[in-house]
Amino acid sequence: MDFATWEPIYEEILEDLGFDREGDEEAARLLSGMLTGKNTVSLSELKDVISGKPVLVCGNAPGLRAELLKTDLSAFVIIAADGAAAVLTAIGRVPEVICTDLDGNSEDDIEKEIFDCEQGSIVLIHAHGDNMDKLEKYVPRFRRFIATTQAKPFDKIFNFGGFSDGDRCVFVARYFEAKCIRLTGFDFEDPLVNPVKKKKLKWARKLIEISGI
Ligand SMILES: Nc1ncnc2c1ncn2[C@@H]1O[C@H](COP(=O)(O)OP(=O)(O)OP(=O)(O)O)[C@@H](O)[C@H]1O
Ligand SMILES: Nc1nc2c(c(=O)[nH]1)N=C(CO)CN2
Ligand SMILES: [Mg+2]
Repeated sequence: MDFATWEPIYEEILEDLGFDREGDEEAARLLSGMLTGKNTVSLSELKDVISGKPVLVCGNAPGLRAELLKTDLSAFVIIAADGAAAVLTAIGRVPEVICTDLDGNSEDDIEKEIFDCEQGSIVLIHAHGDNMDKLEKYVPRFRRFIATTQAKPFDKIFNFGGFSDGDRCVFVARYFEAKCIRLTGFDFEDPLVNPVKKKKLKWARKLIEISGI
């Protein structure tokens, strides 16, 4: 999705969730300042991984593990949303791509993402107004990654569309022309989530509908 199409949706999300755009922009500048040229992956490398392939996008709903165990994972390129990467790693599958804002369920989830990056996963690290501490702490430990923002993209800070980790995975799969996209580990009606997460899941559902999969 281009930024002109994304911007009004983004403004509506900020309003609904009470987040501010200046914080997102500051975080994007912080992440941009951490790019060295050596620690970035090119978009063509990411495209080679996704283009023309069947993609399985993994959200981190509680049922993810059970769903994965019933799926022939070898048939897919896997794009994992943040904490979903740890669930995949625990069953022995390193996801090809991870979208993360580095605020999954636990520090251990982030350690698994760093491990997956060492194993060759392409990690898309997302900057927003509420993860600057995580960016400062963990970004230096990722060998190679792609930097993203939900605000206006610039230089090597990209915006492929989407807001939370799960729906951004879907937008990445669409942007890089996956052959088809299947979702697993998404439960938009999960009663166990807190009110903010409930709103994020409402937006995730809406955004995934908009993405046209
Ligand atoms: N029931 C669910 N509980 C949690 N995540 C879900 C659920 N259903 C779908 N997802 C998707 O899985 C993604 C990864 O979830 P996870 O909780 O690991 O990351 P998160 O960083 O805490 O999520 P967020 O930052 O979006 O709150 C979410 O962004 C969401 O889109
Ligand atoms: N400012 C801000 N932006 C976000 C936040 C958040 O908590 N704050 N959480 C997200 C979920 O992945 C995505 N974007
Ligand atoms: Mg997250």
